[in-house]
Amino acid sequence: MDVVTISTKSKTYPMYIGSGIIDQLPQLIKDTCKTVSNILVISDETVAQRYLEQVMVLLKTDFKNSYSFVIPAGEAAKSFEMYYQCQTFALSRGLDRSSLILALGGGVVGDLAGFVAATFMRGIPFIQLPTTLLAHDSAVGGKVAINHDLGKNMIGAFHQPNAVLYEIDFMKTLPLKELRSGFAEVIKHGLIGDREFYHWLIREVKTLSDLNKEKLQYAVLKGVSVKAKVVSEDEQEKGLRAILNFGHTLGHAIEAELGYGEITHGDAIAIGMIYALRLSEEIFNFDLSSSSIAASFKRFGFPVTVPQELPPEKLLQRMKMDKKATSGKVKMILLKDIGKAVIKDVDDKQLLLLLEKSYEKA
Ligand SMILES: NC(=O)c1ccc[n+]([C@@H]2O[C@H](COP(=O)([O-])OP(=O)(O)OC[C@H]3O[C@@H](n4cnc5c(N)ncnc54)[C@H](O)[C@@H]3O)[C@@H](O)[C@H]2O)c1
Ligand SMILES: O=C(O)C(=O)C[C@@H](O)[C@H](O)[C@H](O)COP(=O)(O)O
Ligand SMILES: [Zn+2]
Repeated sequence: MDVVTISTKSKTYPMYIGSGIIDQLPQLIKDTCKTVSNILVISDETVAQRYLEQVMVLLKTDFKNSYSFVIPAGEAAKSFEMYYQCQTFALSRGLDRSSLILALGGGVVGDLAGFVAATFMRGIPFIQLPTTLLAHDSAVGGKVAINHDLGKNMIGAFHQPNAVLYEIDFMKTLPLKELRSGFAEVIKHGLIGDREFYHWLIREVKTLSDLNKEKLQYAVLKGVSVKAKVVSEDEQEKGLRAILNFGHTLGHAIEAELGYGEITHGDAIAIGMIYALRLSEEIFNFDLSSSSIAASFKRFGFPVTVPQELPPEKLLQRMKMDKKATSGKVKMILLKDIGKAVIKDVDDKQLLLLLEKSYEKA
């Protein structure tokens, strides 16, 4: 088992990563939460079908007042409607300020349940139980949110979990498409903050099926380590933390413009990362091998060009509403080298020109 300590201004908490560790959940709750009056497990229907009973059985002995609420699977559930339903369930079951929420699922469950926890009676503790590869990213760092039609994660908070318990065995049932989505964030962590790890990925993971249990655990550990370092320096994205948004300015615009759930988060940011790499080459007059990186993305099955049906002007409009933008001025995360990300204001004209070229086959 690997243990990563996440230290932020507001909270320091442990993340346990390993195979066959879910049984440690009751002890982890006792170790990281004070008095727990009752527990609400929030999960989605696909994850619940596979793992909810196992979790509820684990809670039965020590936490008699444990309830579960199951949301539909998929991005569309990060909505006002589901948020309201979770809050209503919590209130109707008598949750109080000593209650605990467990988020059992991927990034959708984690973001939604975390936002419910952040706002229920002005904030109660929660623990992340990630079940997707992508959630190595979403379960750490305390960004919790729901979507708005006008933009991804627009309504949210910073609310750190009390702990993260990452049961690697849960990923056995993850569909390939979802593994790929999570792998995009793994690659992102290498590209922005750990050159050696990025090269390890390229060397050791030729196809997604190379991600056996050991490599998966190593990739999660290295990815999380990059994120933990950034978040410990800048919990609330006053500056540095924005580098974790590499690929997201365009990626989020694509997700929102296509309609939430039409493309996975990872596929969308893969397109966004290739775009940001090309922009970096243009702006810094540097060769970052964006073409060979795009070719390797394609081998994993990632899309690398913008979907034809999305007009560039609409995407630019969405990018101007990105949370990093100030007065409509777009801030992009660019690379000066592999492993070295920077934050830069970029003119609309340059963004649009490159967008127009991003529909071509890469
Ligand atoms: N808060 C953050 O810092 C942060 C970071 C990255 C991404 N995100 C957010 O995370 C979300 C994406 O997360 P995701 O990719 O985990 O999506 P997800 O939670 O929708 O999970 C993807 C799909 O896989 C299914 N699934 C989950 N675990 C499974 C398992 N073990 N076996 C079989 N099926 C399983 C789910 O039911 C769902 O259909 C996006 O909303 C994104 O914005 C947040
Ligand atoms: O933790 C962060 O900070 C990130 O930017 C991680 C991203 O991978 C993640 O998708 C996050 O939800 C994006 O945040 P947002 O502030 O751009 O909505
Ligand atoms: Zn992301």
